[in-house]
This record gives sequence, structure tokens and C-alpha cells, in this order.
Amino acid sequence: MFEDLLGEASDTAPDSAPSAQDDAQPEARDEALSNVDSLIALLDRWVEHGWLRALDRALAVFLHREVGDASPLLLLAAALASHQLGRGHVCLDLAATLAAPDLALSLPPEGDDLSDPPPLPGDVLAGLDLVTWRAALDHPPLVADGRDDQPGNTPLVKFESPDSTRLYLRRYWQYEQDIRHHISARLDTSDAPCRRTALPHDGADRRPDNATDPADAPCGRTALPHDGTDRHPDNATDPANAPCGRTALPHDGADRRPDNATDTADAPCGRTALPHDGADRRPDNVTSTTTLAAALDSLFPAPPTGPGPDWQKAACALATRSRFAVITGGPGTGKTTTVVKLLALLQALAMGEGQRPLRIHLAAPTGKAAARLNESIADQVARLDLTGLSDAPETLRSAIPQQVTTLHRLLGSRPDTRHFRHHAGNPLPLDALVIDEASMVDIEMMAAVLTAMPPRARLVLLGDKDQLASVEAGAVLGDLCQRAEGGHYTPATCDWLESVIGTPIPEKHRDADGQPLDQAIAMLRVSHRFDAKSGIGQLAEAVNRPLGVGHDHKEKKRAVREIFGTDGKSRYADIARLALADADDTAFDRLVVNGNPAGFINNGEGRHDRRGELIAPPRGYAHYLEVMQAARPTQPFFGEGEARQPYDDWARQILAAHGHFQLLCALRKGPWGIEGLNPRIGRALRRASWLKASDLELEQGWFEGRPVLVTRNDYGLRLMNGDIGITLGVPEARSETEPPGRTLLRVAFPASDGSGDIKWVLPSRLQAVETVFAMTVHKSQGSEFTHTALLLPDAPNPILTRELVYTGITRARDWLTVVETGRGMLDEAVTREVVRVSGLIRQSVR
Ligand SMILES: Nc1ncnc2c1ncn2[C@@H]1O[C@H](COP(=O)(O)OP(=O)(O)OP(=O)(O)O)[C@@H](O)[C@H]1O
Repeated sequence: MFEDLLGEASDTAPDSAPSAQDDAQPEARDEALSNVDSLIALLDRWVEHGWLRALDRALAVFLHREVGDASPLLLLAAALASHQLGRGHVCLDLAATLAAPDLALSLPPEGDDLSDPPPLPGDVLAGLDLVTWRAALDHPPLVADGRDDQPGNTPLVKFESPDSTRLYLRRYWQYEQDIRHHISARLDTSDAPCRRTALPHDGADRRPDNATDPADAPCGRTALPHDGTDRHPDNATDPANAPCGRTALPHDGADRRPDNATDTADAPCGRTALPHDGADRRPDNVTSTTTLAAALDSLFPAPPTGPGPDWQKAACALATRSRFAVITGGPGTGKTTTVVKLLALLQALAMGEGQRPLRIHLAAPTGKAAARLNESIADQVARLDLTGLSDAPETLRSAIPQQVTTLHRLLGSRPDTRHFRHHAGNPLPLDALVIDEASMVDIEMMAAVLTAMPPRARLVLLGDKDQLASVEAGAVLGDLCQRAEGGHYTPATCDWLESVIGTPIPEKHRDADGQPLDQAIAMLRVSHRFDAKSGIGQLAEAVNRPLGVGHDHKEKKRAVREIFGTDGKSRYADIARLALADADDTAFDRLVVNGNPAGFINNGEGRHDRRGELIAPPRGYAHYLEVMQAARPTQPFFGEGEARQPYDDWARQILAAHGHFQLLCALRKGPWGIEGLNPRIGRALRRASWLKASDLELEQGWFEGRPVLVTRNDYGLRLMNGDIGITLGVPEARSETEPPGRTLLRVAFPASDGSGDIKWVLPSRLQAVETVFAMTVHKSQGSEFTHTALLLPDAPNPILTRELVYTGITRARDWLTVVETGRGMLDEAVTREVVRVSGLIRQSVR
């Protein structure tokens, strides 16, 4: 638990244990819970209606078969705990389920019109109290107590506190443990030699994985793997066997390890291994305050522009202090700018002491996010003034990494298994890892990354804590950043920060009770992309404002509405609101075809960016299709190498033009989900003569101009989930002299390494792609579009939350159109917040 890092959450035990609605029918409960057969019959009916997954029901059946004496209440809890994983939660919170039982199933928001509906969880759990449900989980063969020293090997784990009980599938409980343990260990900023990693709050070391983590071996002996065998190939060459972490030499005295000797990360027991030259290169331990302050001053020469410190400078400083750091901030607050400076700083500190450059890797959860960081980082590294940081600035510059990879690729994913090539037993060969767009990293991936990190290596997470969480279970960045807004820096941190950045930390961010995790988190608070004149910035800020206790929903709705102006005409030049009269309103077609510039002040003309450069008016999809038609190569040839160049240039132009507009929506199904919108947009483009596809092709086929989104990583084709390609007609010929034969469709993708290369793929080879005229907001994370249109559905839906709207809005760079297909949906969305149940940071469940 992070209670030791964060302190107890403010929620207190309720006066009386919650119980499910008493006004529901007790007969339903008596019947469904009277025996296992009745419960399974009920689960069957829930599955039939799509309220529960077959997988969740199968778990209950499996557990029943395994032990026979599990009570229906326990099996129900297991099925519901499994179901929560599919909805992003890491576990089932029993108290929260009793308080709002029907939220535990995936009930259709609009309700089901059933003549004989099955009982709802509210009926089944009617009158049940927490004490009784807890007692039903008391079944040691199936449910371990997560607070026990030896939580055994049960399929389920429960974790009880005075006010709540969380039930986990073991794997997810283990992920939480791994994340907590590894972050705790990295937060230890003390220089004590041979220190042990931080233990959980109750002082007991419950980590089941201790044995495989070299960091945990007492003073240098490698612990054994789970099965008790020592698999280490050569103990004599194992630095872990040297007393207290000094690198041991093999029997013949030669150091054969390719990496370890210079890898501070590989030193056991908290001692840093000495490099070949004998110097201790640990930046966190050896850097004096004066050296760090001088380096920071050279990277941030300008004094802070507003009141308070330069948070970018503070973030860089904090990230050098422990082996775990988070830098969070909204769009344009300078996360990339800061991390580029941090990379320069870390390398300058390491190389300044005559050591080899650190092995730093950059990664992102998706190919798209990796490609985007790739582009911006290269530009920023090239522009960075390093003269004050190093006597050899160009050598330093060349040591700043610029290649961004995906987490899957970094860890070495293997087909048909969720295990990676790199893990605790085969750690990543690196000294530092920076993960961008960390809000998209789910709990399983975060656990895998942390477990594969060498114990002494540094991990920096970058991301916007307010964005939608990962599609899979967990909201790790959001959980970690729960207190980021307040800062909560201790007097010691404030004094240290002031000494290295030269500016005091404001009183409101100080907290004598600040917890270790707080000290490692920096929040960037000033947007350099959006100013007070930007509607996108204002709208994002208004939508993002938390409701909190005592906040008025009406007040928030009013603030959001006011940004658009009361007459429906926007008060800001960069945002427009399009309220559709009905499902057939042709204003929608105008938007997707030409971007509906008429919706913006002055038709979107004459706007300048912060550098004074003219911004092109808002566009729709006709823009890239026009480029496709106008810039088509005339050469009758398609092949490899130089001969392909005109086609590569053509594709590059089309892909760039395609990034000028994207329609985002919340749903997949229905007329306002991607399934309804994609063919509809295709037909609108065909009516405007930009496409030639038939109805059948628009629904399910290939056609020239079709934009596609990769929905699953394909390592064979080197395409990543989130990559976007455009289908283009290419006249095929076998040689330069031969006349072109038939025109084949090929899909042009930008290479995900940021090289600007184009990858041409035959449609038949693409296993998992979908048309992407409309894209879900979830899929758009990590992307940015010049003009983003965010379409809200016409009926309330639990998926429509403030996080979703905020994420959609912040995908817009220069222009944003909010499309309303029904009244009041924006109001509805901005007042609903995502609550992901997890125990990573204990939280009250709202
Ligand atoms: N301290 C600063 N002063 C002036 N301009 C800045 C500063 N920091 C960043 N910028 C500029 O603001 C813009 C956004 O910066 P950057 O890309 O680093 O932000 P980000 O938080 O990574 O954005 P994103 O939302 O794309 O993730 C860039 O043009 C950058 O040059």
C-alpha cells in the first residue's frame, strides 16, 4: 500500500456498515443466493443480456467446481470482481457495490425493454450488509488475506480496511503489489549504504517477489527464484555475491560482463557498483547542490515569468532526486520541453564526472504516441542551448536520446504470451527510462515495466493526469497524481528545491506531512500553447475543474456554457459549437467535408499563433483527399528505392494533410458511434465528389482514400496499435520502361521511428484495422490534430465523462468544434467523473 507514502486517505469508517437498498425485493436475494445453482442461473441470464461477460460467469463456475463449498455470495463477488476488470477497475469494492449495486454490471444506459427482466444486483443484494458479505469471503482455499505475510496461492485476494473490502483476482493484486514495492524502493532518496527497500506501511514485508529481485537481497547475495533453485549461471561472476555490492571479478580476474560493470543499475543492495574507472557515478548521490543549481540555471536562464517558481525547473530538479519521478501537466505545459532538459541535465551530470553517458531510453505506450514524441524531441534537442552545461556541448547533445520506442518493443513482447523478454531475471539494460503519455499505461504494463527495471535505474513518467485512463484496467498515473495539484512538499524538500532552483515554494504547496510519493511528483501549471485568448485552453480548464465536495454542478455547467457564449456563437476565435437539429442535419456533412469554417469567428481567417504566424483556416477531410488527387505522381512506375520516391513524397503530403482534421466520438455503436459515423462520412465525401466508393465498399471494403487505424500491434509488419495509414491507388509496373499495369490499392503508413519513411502495405496483409473517419476519444489519446471535432452522443451514457471530454478537447491544436447531437449532453458529460476502483493509492470511492 501507498498509505506509508501518502498517509491514510481522508475517508473514515462509516457509522454503520453499508447495506444494499432495503426497498428492493428480498425474495430475489433469497432465491438467487439460496444455492449455487440458482446463482449460476442468474449469472446465465445476466450474460444473456450482455450485463456480465461469459468469462466472469465462467470464473464463478470454475471456483465452484474447484472447491464445492464456496457460498453463492462468494461466487457472486468473484464474478463481479472479474467483471470490473473489463470496465477498467482493478478490483471490486464491496462497500461501494452495496451502496450502488447496479453499477457493478454493464447495464445499458438507456435501459432494456424486457418483459421479464432478471433481478438486478440491487434486488439480489437487498438488505445485505458489509459484515455478512465480508464473512462470506472468509474462505482460505479460495481467498487469501492480502495483509497476511504469506498470502498463499489462492485465485482471489481480499484486502480489508475499516471502511471497505476490496476483492481482487490474484494477478491484479500482484500487479498492485509489484508497482507499490518497486516505486517505494525507488523513492528512497537516502544514501545509506546497503539500504533495504521501503516496506509497506505495517512494516511487514509481504512482497511475494522478493526472491527474484536482486535489489532485495541482503547485502549482495542473489536471492533465489520462486522455485528455490539457484539458476544463476556463474555465481563467481555475480556482483550480487560480492559483499555489499562492489563488483566482483570472475575467477580469472577479468570482468566479462558486458553491461553490469558499468551499470549502476545492476548493483545489489542499494550500493552502486563502481564503473571501470572506480568512480561512483550515481547522479542522485554524488551531485552537489551547487553543481545541480548551476546546471539548472544554465538550462533555465530566464527568471520565472509569473508568481511562484518555474515549475519546469522544479520538475527537473525533483526528477534528479530519486529514482522515480512523475512530471504531469495539461496540454502545452511543456512536458516535452522539460524532459528534453532533464535528459540533458542527467547526461551532463553523469558525463561531467568523466563517466560514460547514461543509457537512457524513451518509450510510449502506443506507436502513435512514440512517433509524436520522436518528432518533437528531435526538434527540441537540436534547439537546446547546452553551452553553459558542458565544455563539449555537441558531445553532450549527441548523448541525448532521441529515438522513442513502444513499451511493448522495449520489453520485448513475444507472440501468444503476455510475458516479455525482459523481466526481473533479465532486466532491461538501461540506466534511465522515460515513459511519455503514461496515463495510457495500464496496471499490467506498469507492473511489467517496473519489474523489468534494474533496481538502480531511474524511471520518469510523463503525462497528463486528467486525461482518460488506460483502456485496460487501472489508472496508475491518475492514482499516483491524486495529490499533485496541492504539491505537499515537506519543509526539507522545499528547502532543497529553493537551494537548487533559487525560488521559494509557495506556502500553499508546503505540507509538513507530505509523503514520500508527493516529493517525487511535479506538476507543470502554465500552458505555453494556450493563453487567455484561447477558447480551447479555457474550455479544457473549465471542463477539467474538479467538482469536489461543495462544488455546484450548475456553476460548472454555466462556466462551460459561457465559453461558447449564450447565443451559441463562440466568444473565442478557435472554438465553434455545432448543435445538429436532427440526425439528418447537413451541417454535419459540411463539417466533415470542409471543416465548417463558417462556424468560427471570421470564417477562421486571419488568426495568428503565438509566434505571429498565420494559422490556416479550419479544414475537413476534403483537404487530404484534395492533396491526394492534386499531387498524384505522373510517373508510370512503382517499385523500390529511388523509383518509389515520388510515391513516398505523395504519401507524406497526404498523411500530413490528413492530420489537419479528425472527428472524435465517444461511442463505437449506434448512429453516433464509429460504426454509424464511418459510412455516413464516407457517403458525405462521395456526394461532394471526393470519394468514388460504393455503399458496400464504404461499409466493409477497401477504397482509395480510406483512412485506417491499426487496432492491434503487428510486429511482423512493424505496425503498432494506433498507427494511421491512408489507402492509395498505385499503378503497378515491373520496370521503368514498362507501361503501368493495373492500379493496386496499398496503404501508406508513416514509419513509427520518426524517420519520415513510408511503409506501403497491401490491404490483404492488414489483420486488425478499421476505417477512421470517426475515431473514439479513447483511441485518440497521444494524438493531436489541427482541427478536432468532438461529437457528443444524443443520449446519456456512462462513458460520457469529464475525462473523456477533456481528452477530446485537448487533442485540438488550433481549432475545436464541439458537435452536439442532443440537448444537454455537454452539461451531462462535464459533471460526471471517472472513478476507477483500485487500491494502489487508497481512495474513497465516490
Ligand atoms: N517555458 C516555456 N516558455 C515558453 N514556451 C515554452 C516553454 N515551455 C514550453 N514552451 C513551448 O510551448 C509549446 C508546448 O510545449 P511542449 O510540447 O513541451 O508541451 P507538452 O506539455 O509536451 O505538450 P503536449 O500537450 O503536446 O504533450 C512548445 O511550442 C514549446 O516550445
